[in-house]
Amino acid sequence: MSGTSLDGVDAALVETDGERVLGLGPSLTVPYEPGFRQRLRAVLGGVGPVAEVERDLTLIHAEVVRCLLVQAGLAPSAVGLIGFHGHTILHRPEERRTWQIGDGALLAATTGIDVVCDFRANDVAEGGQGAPLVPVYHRALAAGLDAPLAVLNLGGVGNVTWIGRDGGLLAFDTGPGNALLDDWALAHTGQPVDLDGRLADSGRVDQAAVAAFLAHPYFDRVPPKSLDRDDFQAHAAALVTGLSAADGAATLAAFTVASVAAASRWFPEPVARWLVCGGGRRNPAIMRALTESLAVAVEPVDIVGWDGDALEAQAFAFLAARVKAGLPLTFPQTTGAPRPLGGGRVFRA
Ligand SMILES: Nc1ncnc2c1ncn2[C@@H]1O[C@H](COP(=O)(O)OP(=O)(O)OP(=O)(O)O)[C@@H](O)[C@H]1O
Ligand SMILES: CC(=O)N[C@H]1[C@@H]2OC[C@@H](O2)[C@@H](O)[C@@H]1O[C@H](C)C(=O)O
Repeated sequence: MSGTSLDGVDAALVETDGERVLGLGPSLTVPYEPGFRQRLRAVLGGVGPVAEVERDLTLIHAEVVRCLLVQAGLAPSAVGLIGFHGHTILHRPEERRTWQIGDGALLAATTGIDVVCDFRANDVAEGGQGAPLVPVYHRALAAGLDAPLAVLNLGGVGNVTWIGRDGGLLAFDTGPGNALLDDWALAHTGQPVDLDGRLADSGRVDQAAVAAFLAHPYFDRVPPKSLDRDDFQAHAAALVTGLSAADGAATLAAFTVASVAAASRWFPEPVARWLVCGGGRRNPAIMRALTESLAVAVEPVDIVGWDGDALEAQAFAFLAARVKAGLPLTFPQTTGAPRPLGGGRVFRA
């Protein structure tokens, strides 16, 4: 999995039939070199040397697979499938377009393992949002936990899965996750992340900007709904331009938190607990503000034994197994699909 924050590749080993999680193996995150991150950022929107970047991205994934197998002490022949999300460079479901770069044939040939890719295309072609896809995996992991429950992912973009008592789902993107804050940190400190939320913690939230941020029509749209990495960039930039580095970071973190709080109004039933995965759970400025704002327990998923860094990578292994088993990936309540839909393309090694 290469997520919208452009931080690197996450890989994980999972034993699954696509319905149950039978075992979890090791996982690994390999950060992109700054130079490759720049090249990847430059093709967002589907412009520039996409084919070259796609090839290199695929070869980087192949190397990460190799390292994961070494770590696990497994030969390629011991692995049934690779679920290869690729990297989203464009996502406009209202135009029935979504584009994840990643060459499934090349990854299969390089690793010697069958590959499933293109998880979002069929859903979008059928009028769904094409995202989020992870909710079915959240539900599989949450079997046995008290519900209703919300699982929040704070990656580049934020997304939530509401899981009801009977396993019913509602899922959608909440708003920005860390991407705006990362871009702000890079521009103002030269570092790609506001590490441990230190910059945000040292600033003051511009409450008027937060109120103006929430006036964006996305928050009134009935879910399911999804976002591209930079859908809020112009709206947010107009509200924080001119603020100091610290106040801008504090205010952008507050945008993330306010978006999550705004999401809960769509839940069919209130939840008593939020479990948070993704890199944003490491930002204390965000986690503290979420607890204050949601007024219920907000905890990292690690507290229930899940791996909050590997979860998305695990999800694409689970989804690949679903493709192989002919099970649906998306549902009316997760992407707005017209009916439960399959998807994915398989490349044999
Ligand atoms: N110690 C930390 N302090 C602050 N922020 C952190 C820390 N560690 C990670 N992050 C944030 O988490 C981000 C990475 O999160 P993650 O790996 O979940 O994103 P992703 O998988 O790329 O995104 P998506 O879920 O949108 O696909 C970083 O870009 C950074 O903003
Ligand atoms: C189009 C796309 O790549 N969307 C990502 C992005 O990053 C977070 C959020 O927006 C989520 O909807 C999705 O990723 C996760 C893995 C998902 O599909 O569940």
